[in-house]
Amino acid sequence: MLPESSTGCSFEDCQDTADWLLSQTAVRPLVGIVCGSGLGGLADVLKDQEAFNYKDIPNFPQSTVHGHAGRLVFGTFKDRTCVCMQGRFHLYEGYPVQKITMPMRLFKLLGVETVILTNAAGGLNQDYEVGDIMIIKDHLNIPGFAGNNPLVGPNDERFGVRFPCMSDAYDRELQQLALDVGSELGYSDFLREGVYCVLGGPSFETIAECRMLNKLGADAVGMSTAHEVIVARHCGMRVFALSLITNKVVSDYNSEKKANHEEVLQTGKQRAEQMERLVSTIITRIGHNNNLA
Ligand SMILES: O=P(O)(O)O[C@@H]1C[C@H](O)[C@@H](CO)O1
Ligand SMILES: Nc1nc2[nH]cnc2c(=O)[nH]1
Repeated sequence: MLPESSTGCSFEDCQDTADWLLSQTAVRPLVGIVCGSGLGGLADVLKDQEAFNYKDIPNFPQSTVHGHAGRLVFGTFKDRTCVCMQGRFHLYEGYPVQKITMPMRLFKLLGVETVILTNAAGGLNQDYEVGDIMIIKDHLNIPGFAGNNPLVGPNDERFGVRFPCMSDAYDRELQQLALDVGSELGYSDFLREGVYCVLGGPSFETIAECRMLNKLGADAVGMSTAHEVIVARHCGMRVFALSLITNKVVSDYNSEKKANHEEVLQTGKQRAEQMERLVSTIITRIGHNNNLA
C-alpha cells in the first residue's frame, strides 16, 4: 500500500480536511503558527478566536503529549489572519512522518503563505543559557539520514517538486526581521541564531550523542520542526522557526543533571510572554504575498 493512502495524507484527504474547516470558519489564514512544548499560550495572542479540537477535525492526528493541548485555533492578530496549532505531533508518538507533517499541507490548502514554528530544545552550544531564544537558520535532519524523510513515497506534484531545495529552507528576510524586532523589544541579550538538530526521541540524548551533535555543528537539539519545515517548503510556504532553549544538555560525565520534560515545560512558562511578544510583533510586520510590511 502506498504510504499516502495508508496514512490519510493524500492531496484529496488534505483537501477534504481543508474544505471542512473552511466551511466551519470565515477566517482565511495567511499565517500558520505551530506551538512547541509548553508554548501553547502563543494562540492566546489571537483575537476573535474560533477553535477546533483535533479530535473533531476529519483526518487529523491527536495530541498525546503533555504541554500540547490539541486545538486548532483560527483568529486574527491586528489585521493578520492566522491559524495556530496548539499542539504538534512527533515521531515518537508513533505516527508516520507523513502524518505528523500533514498539518503543513493543510495550512497550504487553507491559503497560508508564511509558517512560524516554535519548539522547545536542549542547548548544545556551550554559550547558550536556559531561556535563550534561538532563531533557526538551518537544521540537521538525523532521521532523514536514515531515510525517514516526510517526502519519501510517491510525489504529488500538486504539492511540490520531487526534489525540493533545502538550502533556503529558513527565510533569511524573516530571520533579519526577527533580529530587528528582538532588538526593538530589548531581547538581544537572549536572542541567538543557530542550527537545530532533530532526533526521533522520546529518550533524551546520551552524553556521547550530545558531544557528537555539537561537533557536527548543531546548536540545539529537539524532536520536531525539521520535518514540518521540509513539507512546508516543499509546498512553497515561507518558513520562520524559533527554538526556546529550555534546558542545557548534559555533556559532562561529572554532571548530576538529568534532562526532563517538567523543566522543559517550566522554562516555556517563564519565557512565554517574550516568545508571544516576539512572534506577534513579527506577524504584524508580515504583509500579504510574503512581503514584509
Ligand atoms: O514539540 P517540541 O519540539 O517543542 O517538544 C519538545 C521535544 C519533546 O516533544 C519535548 C521534550 O521535553 O519537548
Ligand atoms: N532531544 C531533545 N529535545 C528536547 N526538547 C527540549 N529539550 C530537549 C533536549 O534536551 N533534547
